[in-house]
Amino acid sequence: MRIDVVSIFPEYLSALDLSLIGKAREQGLLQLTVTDLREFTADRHRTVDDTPYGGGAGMVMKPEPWALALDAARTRGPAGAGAPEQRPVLVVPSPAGEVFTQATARELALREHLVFACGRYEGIDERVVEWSREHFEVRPMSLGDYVLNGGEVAVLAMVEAIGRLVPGVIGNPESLVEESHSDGLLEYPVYTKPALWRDRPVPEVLLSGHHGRIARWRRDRQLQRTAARRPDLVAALDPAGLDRADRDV
Ligand SMILES: Nc1nc2cc(Br)ccc2s1
Repeated sequence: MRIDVVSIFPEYLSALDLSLIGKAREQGLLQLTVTDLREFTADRHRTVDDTPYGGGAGMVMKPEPWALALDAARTRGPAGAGAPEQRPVLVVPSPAGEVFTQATARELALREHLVFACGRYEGIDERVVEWSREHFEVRPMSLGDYVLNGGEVAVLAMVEAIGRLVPGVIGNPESLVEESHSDGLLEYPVYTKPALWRDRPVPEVLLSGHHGRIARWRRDRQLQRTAARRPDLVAALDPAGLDRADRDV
């Protein structure tokens, strides 16, 4: 998978040099490039913003630097190399976007080329989104109903959520199976040594070695936790995925 990120604060994305994603880049599992939008300006002040038409507070990001930066990113990727398979996906972090979920991460982890456009100020001139549709699948994307100062933090979260699903990035793919949202439920609580810690014991069943009982206990905890913290996820569950014991929780 190829990932391109465009930002006026490229150093914000240096966290992607570390840990799992950094290692995947070294191994060639992910090709990731971060580009400074200001490289695509033409004036001596390297201007990327201007006042909004129609008035209002703040500044809007100018369209031309973005068009040049996105064209450069597109032609850097597999599609740009003449491979007609897939159009690259342009992810535009925005409070006005679709909500990014684990299902979105799974979907985007299957794509060949992702380009992330980190907006700042009051956002990017809307004509960039319209212009981009010719060569990209454009996906305005939100992490939730709150406003950040820019798209960089959202991109860090999305690249990690997507990158870890790319085959080979996580050492043990088994660990992807029972994590939160992998089956529509929140994950069960986990424990490790010591068995007794500050007068708090580990639940007895986890020490029993009885795998059937342990699996049932974990599933019950998932259902209870999800019902308590995320009733919206319970409402969205497919009843066909619940067995009789699930319904008794
Ligand atoms: N939740 C989010 N807030 C913002 C703000 C800006 Br400015 C750019 C992108 C995003 S995504």
